Amino acid sequence: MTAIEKFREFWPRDQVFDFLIPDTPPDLDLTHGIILYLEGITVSFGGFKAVNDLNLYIGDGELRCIIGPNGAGKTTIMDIITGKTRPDSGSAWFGQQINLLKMNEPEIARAGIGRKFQKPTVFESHTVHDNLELAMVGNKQVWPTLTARLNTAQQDRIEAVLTTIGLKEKIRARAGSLSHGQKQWLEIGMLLMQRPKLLLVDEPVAGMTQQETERTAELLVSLAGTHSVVVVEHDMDFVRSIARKVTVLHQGSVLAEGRMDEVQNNPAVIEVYLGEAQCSA
Ligand SMILES: Nc1ncnc2c1ncn2[C@@H]1O[C@H](COP(=O)(O)OP(=O)(O)OP(=O)(O)O)[C@@H](O)[C@H]1O
Repeated sequence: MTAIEKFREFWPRDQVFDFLIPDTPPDLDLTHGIILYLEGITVSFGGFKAVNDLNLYIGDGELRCIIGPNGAGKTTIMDIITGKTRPDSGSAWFGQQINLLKMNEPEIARAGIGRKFQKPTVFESHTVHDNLELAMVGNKQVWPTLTARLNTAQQDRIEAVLTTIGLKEKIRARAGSLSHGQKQWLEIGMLLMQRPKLLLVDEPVAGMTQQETERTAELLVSLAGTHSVVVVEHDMDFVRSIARKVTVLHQGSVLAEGRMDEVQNNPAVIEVYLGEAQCSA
């Protein structure tokens, strides 16, 4: 009997070595048409429940707006989805198979969840093209990529994203020279370079001109279908212009959910949020 045969006899047949288990998550399984499941999520900060037994389901290809008064828990929910904050209880699944609560932030990003924060963070001294290139999947070593030649598929990808975000004319412009709105679109483009399936977008139109706001609405609507998009926004006119379904949060829970005209006429929503938001809009 060889040494390896002796070893096989000794080692249980159902034993799997850790190093043989792939560290990549399973493929995104959307067989039930739901891309994100948050169930029974509770998060406390020093005894205060910022998120309280929250249930939220986002459909594949959906564009969902989340609204609610300051402190309702909107940012905390985004933090849970992206792995920045761990809930005290509950479950968070990306499709049927990917358990977000077992993954860290980079793993969640690689699995296909992209987050756009309120403030744009582009590389100001680089061109629009180079910002998109730097964001491309696989470019782990940032600086050498700028001197390397891109293959045709990579160049086509950059062109396609430039068309989507409406910055084709600005390809050689320095990102620092762009308007606030254009920087926001560039950053959305940088997320798109990583081919996310779910995009989380935090207050995209804050500080934008009316024209930029309208263009942003068109952009986000165009991304839905091929992506699922969750937008947190206080600007009610903007939400009205893009939302198919709106979730209203209050004190860390879902207060109401439905079409904008439905939630707009919901007395509880008017009392805790919309009355105040409509007055200030
Ligand atoms: N790290 C933290 N430590 C303590 N309290 C926190 C922390 N993060 C959030 N909170 C509290 O949790 C509650 C929910 O905050 P969160 O930022 O999620 O609300 P929000 O709906 O995003 O508000 P806004 O619209 O003002 O951004 C708030 O009362 C906030 O003060």
